[in-house]
Amino acid sequence: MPRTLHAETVLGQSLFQKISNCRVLMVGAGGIGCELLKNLAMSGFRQIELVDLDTIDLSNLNRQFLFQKQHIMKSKAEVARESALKFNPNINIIAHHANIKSPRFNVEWFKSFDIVMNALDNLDARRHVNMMCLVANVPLIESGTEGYLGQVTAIKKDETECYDCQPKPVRRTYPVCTIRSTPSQPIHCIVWAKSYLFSQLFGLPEDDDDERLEAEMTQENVKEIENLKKETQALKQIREAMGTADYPQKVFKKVFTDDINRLLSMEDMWQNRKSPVALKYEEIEKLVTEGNSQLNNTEESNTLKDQRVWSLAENFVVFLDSVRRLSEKLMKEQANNPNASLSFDKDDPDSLDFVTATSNLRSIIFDIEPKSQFKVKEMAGNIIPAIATTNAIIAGMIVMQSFKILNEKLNECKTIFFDGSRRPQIFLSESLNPPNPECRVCNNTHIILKVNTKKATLRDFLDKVIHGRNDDMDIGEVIVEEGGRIIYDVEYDDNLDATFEQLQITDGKLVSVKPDDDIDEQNSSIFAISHRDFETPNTWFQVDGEPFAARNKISVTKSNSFSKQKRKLEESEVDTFEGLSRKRPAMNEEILVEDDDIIVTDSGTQKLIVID
Ligand SMILES: Nc1ncnc2c1ncn2[C@@H]1O[C@H](COP(=O)(O)OP(=O)(O)OP(=O)(O)O)[C@@H](O)[C@H]1O
Ligand SMILES: [Zn+2]
Repeated sequence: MPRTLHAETVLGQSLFQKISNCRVLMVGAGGIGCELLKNLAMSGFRQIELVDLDTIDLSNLNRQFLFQKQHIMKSKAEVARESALKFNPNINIIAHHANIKSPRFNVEWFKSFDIVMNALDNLDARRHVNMMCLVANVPLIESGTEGYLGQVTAIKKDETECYDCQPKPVRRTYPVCTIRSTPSQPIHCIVWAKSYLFSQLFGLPEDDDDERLEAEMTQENVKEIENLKKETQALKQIREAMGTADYPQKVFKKVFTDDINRLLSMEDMWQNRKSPVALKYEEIEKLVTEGNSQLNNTEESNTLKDQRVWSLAENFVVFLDSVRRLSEKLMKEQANNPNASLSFDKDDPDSLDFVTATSNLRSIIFDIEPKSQFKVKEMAGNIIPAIATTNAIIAGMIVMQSFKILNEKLNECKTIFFDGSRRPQIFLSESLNPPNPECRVCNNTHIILKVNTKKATLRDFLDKVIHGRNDDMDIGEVIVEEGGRIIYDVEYDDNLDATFEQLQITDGKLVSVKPDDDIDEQNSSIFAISHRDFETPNTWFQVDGEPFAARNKISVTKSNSFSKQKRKLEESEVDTFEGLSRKRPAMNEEILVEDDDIIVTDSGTQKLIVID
């Protein structure tokens, strides 16, 4: 009995045939990807390409079931392929151990697929695939999970919202004065330890804290900001003692005694708040010599050390020791490279010891509950435990959506929100929305530019492709950009005689051209570069599309068969993860800290400053 008989019977001959002929691209072979590849192999897909840049880690094995212990350090894409072929050896899977952003995955390669499925974990790669699918005009199924929460949606050029149609969430922010002077929650102390003290002691020396502080200045906090600047300067001087025996002690006394006493002298600050209590080095040292630290107790397993909250004496010992270890590490690196610096890594034991002990000592000063190292790791590393079942359910949903697309019933696709913790209603769905007329990504004109990148210059491109068109539309001055760099604008014409190749605009790259007067950035043309050695002499370009077509549109509002009415959500239901808008109940604040960088903002000025 053929393996696919069951799927064939359930899906019917017609759909099963479409599935067999469908060329599918899967991006990401992690938590969702492993489940998805198994589903594809079992439901009759026969032509699958998959891309993943990573290798298998021990921590993947609890949920990425295509991988086993003997596969650690091997390519995820290749091992996923081998394991999936065991489910169904009669299919064709091509695995690429590579970054999907690599130029070899150009628009023409994307065009060769009938459907693209994302199983990614980051905004940048998702945005890239979204853009490539828009340019190639291939339907994309987007997905994401976070703990018990999951989401799937379908994207099709000109018919639905694209990945970038809805604004992406900004990361959680904290006012600088809360972090530096008046913390009231464990996370404030963790952010201070990880993003401020760690980088001041071990980060780049030129890392300019003053600039950030100035950006946060308001009439009310002028004095405090000036004080904080002085505080940072004094710390910089202490840093010069790095490597000496009493360096850890000097740092301790500076940040846990002197700076706290300085804060205490600002009496106004503590009128309506509990005032901090400075730590006294000698007193705690005495506690340690009296044996108040369990940390050297060899009978206690590492796991227990991780999970219980350390005493004051224990945090003290770990603080001093981790400053010493990190200093040694930095100085060793600086011996080879004077510009070397360290950055916080939750998986580095020295960094994690430092952040745990530092944040706990600060918590004790401000009468905030200290946390175990396990919890600090979770909060500092923004870790939300992945749940295998959520990934499996979402991977199933992706395949269900693909059936609708293959049956040419895109209008039956939905955005599906899954919340495994909200029983009994674990699924919510919403009709797909039409493209957002304000979206800067999908409202652009997408064009494939076949070009002899070795011969054609930027001047040729501007003369022939941008200005030399026969549509009576003078586009005027333009700005040309590639990968975030400006290649040309009216005041920067140095590159005019350089070839595409010299400008590193090669096969697979995306070039954006926008009219100089286009303040809203809604009329850009995105050119996907495809190198060609044309046979006809002096032919260097072939343009597949009409540049600036969006300019000619009378109305940007598109009509289609999708519902334009979004169900209005309760405020507490709306939240976001990795850029997908979603509904869910309000979550614990600690979990909401997003991304490794913490942004500090002054709510009064709305300026955002990354202080990581
Ligand atoms: N630009 C990219 N190109 C190719 N693959 C990518 C790219 N960005 C991310 N990925 C892959 O997407 C997958 C996402 O899977 P998942 O979210 O389960 O992450 P993970 O790294 O396996 O797990 P965790 O982050 O929890 O350790 C990963 O395997 C990752 O390598
Ligand atoms: Zn869009």
